[in-house]
Amino acid sequence: MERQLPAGRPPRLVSSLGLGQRCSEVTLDQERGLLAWRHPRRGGENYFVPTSEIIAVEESELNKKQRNTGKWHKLAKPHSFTVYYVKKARNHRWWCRDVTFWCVDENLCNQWTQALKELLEMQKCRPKRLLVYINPYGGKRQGKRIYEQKVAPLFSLASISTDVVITEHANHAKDNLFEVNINKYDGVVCVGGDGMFSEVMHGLIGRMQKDSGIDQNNPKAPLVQCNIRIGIIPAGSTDCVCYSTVGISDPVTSALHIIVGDSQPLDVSSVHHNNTFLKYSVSLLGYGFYGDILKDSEKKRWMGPMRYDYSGFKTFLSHHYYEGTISFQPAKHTLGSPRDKDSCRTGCYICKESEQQLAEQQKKCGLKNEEDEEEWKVIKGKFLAINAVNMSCACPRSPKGLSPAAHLADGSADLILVRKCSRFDFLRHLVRNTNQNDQFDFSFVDVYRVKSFQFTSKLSEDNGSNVADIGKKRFGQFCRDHPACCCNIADSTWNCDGETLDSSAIEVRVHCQLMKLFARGIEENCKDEAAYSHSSIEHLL
Ligand SMILES: Nc1ncnc2c1ncn2[C@@H]1O[C@H](COP(=O)(O)OP(=O)(O)OP(=O)(O)O)[C@@H](O)[C@H]1O
Ligand SMILES: CCCCCCCCCCCCC/C=C/[C@@H](O)[C@H](CO)NC(=O)CCCCC
Ligand SMILES: [Ca+2]
Repeated sequence: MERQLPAGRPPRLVSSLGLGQRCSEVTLDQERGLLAWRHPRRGGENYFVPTSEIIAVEESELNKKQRNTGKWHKLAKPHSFTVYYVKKARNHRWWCRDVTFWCVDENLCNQWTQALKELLEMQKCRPKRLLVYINPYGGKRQGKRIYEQKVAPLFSLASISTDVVITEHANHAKDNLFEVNINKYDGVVCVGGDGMFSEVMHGLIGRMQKDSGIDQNNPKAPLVQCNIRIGIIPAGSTDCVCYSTVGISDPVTSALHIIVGDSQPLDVSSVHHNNTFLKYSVSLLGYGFYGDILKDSEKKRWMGPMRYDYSGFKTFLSHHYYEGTISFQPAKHTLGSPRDKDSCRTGCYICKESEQQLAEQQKKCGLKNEEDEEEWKVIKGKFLAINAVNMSCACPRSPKGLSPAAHLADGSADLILVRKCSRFDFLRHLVRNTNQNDQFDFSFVDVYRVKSFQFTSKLSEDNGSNVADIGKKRFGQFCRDHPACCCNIADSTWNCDGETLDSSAIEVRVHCQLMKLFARGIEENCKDEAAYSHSSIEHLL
């Protein structure tokens, strides 16, 4: 990208600067925004750092060891500056690294620091002021320590000022977001798991609708996009949203994505029952297997992240299936399909296409909703699991996710129907969620890409409208006449991003790119990055 440089600024700075005890040719391509140097040792390794991935630049002092051993110690007092930058390691992990350059000429040193600082000032997407919510009880209860030890020092290095709230109860962050002066901030950060992220998302989206006079209870209401970005510092039990949008759940990596001002739009599903708003979902809406795991695991919160393994095993053994009707509208607008071999990656063209379509639709209709006459498909059956995912739902337990080809921002969800089958077959499907094999390649598994869906359990159909109460009363009553048949006269529970819903009959609509995260999606693997670096250096040198 060509940059607009201040008048009189040369497009490129090239100097021979001290690095350790030797000299290195250091280049700053100010037009392209690239800092490059060759390490005088380490086999003359070349370093290329885009200025968009520089965290900070500081005038510095050489440490004692450097001062006493350098050949220049006989010379005049050296001047030095330190560049803190993003170092990309394996598995999408980012580190903060630093390099200190020195020279004897004070003016040259100032010229370098000033040029680098000006380039940083030009990064307009970087946040300057953040509102941080920490859940001290999420995951292994390490949220506060993780923030103080790993994240706060990086924010301070990057000159980001913060207001920090340590939550005292569930919904503290959500309620607070309805009251604060949100315009003061360039973003909101949550330290915790998917539940904590969900709270912050509900606070921000809810606040946005309230301020715009939109009634969230109307399932057809066109929702107003939320432009204030959310950053997730993972400190929960599953951390699925962080893992699926960054490629790793690591607090330092996420802090660095926030600092460099990344932006990743995200689809959000709204969930309603009888014209009443229930919740928003970004990762998993799961009925049957994942609903039952959640319901059981909530009683075992004291076990921490292990609760999911315990309840997962128990739920698998119980092997309950549920009867119901699912109707959905296929997502015809998207270019992809759930059986694609390619996954959503940084700069994904399928998500970009959806973004363009959204912009055109907003230009045409403004805030009005387009009449949606598209066909509905109806499927009745007996299901072990109904999973609707807005993103892959990759997490450490399932590194490629429940739907590996799902997109973060294409305006659709993948609806996965696992029909009644034997325990052994279900286990084969579950195991494939954790390895490289295709989890959809079974006769009892169907997957559809949808833009909206509705579900009613057989129980709620049989009992008319007052389903929730009946379902609640009868939960846990299983077929006593046939103990081995696993049929279930009660409803399951919907797992909505790790929280239970009170109603089994729901109506769901995907809102394309309703919100944004401080992330950039999962980057292609390092081999491609190396190729990119080498081609850019060819241009530079
Ligand atoms: N101070 C608090 N005390 C009790 N509960 C809280 C507090 N702050 C937040 N919560 C609630 O705790 C719930 C779970 O938190 P969180 O998502 O951080 O951890 P987790 O459930 O272990 O992880 P995951 O959601 O990734 O499985 C959230 O739904 C949030 O509403
Ligand atoms: C015999 C045991 C079989 C084990 C099956 C392994 C397959 C693992 C797939 C994991 C998919 C996670 C999807 C993400 C859901 C999150 O929105 C939610 C909130 O954090 N987490 C859970 O509901 C927690 C869900 C945890 C499930 C184990
Ligand atoms: Ca999607």
